[in-house]
Amino acid sequence: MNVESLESPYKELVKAAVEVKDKAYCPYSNFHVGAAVLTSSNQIFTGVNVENASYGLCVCAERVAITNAVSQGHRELKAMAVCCDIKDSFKAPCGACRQVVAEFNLDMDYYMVKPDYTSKKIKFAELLPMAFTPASLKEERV
Ligand SMILES: O=c1ccn([C@H]2C[C@H](O)[C@@H](CO)O2)c(=O)[nH]1
Ligand SMILES: [Zn+2]
Repeated sequence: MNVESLESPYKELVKAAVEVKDKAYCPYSNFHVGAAVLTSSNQIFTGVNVENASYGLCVCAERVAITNAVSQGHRELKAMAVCCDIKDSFKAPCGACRQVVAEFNLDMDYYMVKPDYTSKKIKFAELLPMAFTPASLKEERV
């Protein structure tokens, strides 16, 4: 999908993901990722991947964007757009980020975005079948 064919605020969401990507702190991988999350109040919060010399501490852009939104009081997240450096294919998030998205909204619209601003939208639940969510903890136990 071409970015100009998208309606607001999804157009702005996709653009935000592409543009914030340049702020990634990724001296070890040189793999830039930008994420933008859309709240139910149509506000956009962004994030980038932030790496560390202690490699295991690297944090993905998706989790930084969600953490930004939540820490500003926004827990209802309805869509997300993520862009990385890969030129010719749409990339889906890592397993850790899938679980963090599922904590807030398994039904969200997820836009995978290429650096040329083209995007592909999927329903997030497709990426995490049989998810373990907050509802799981409310089910009857032995
Ligand atoms: O979906 C992804 C996959 C990877 N990364 C980051 C983590 C690390 O900094 C770099 C290479 O894995 O890209 C993300 O931010 N999001
Ligand atoms: Zn991740």
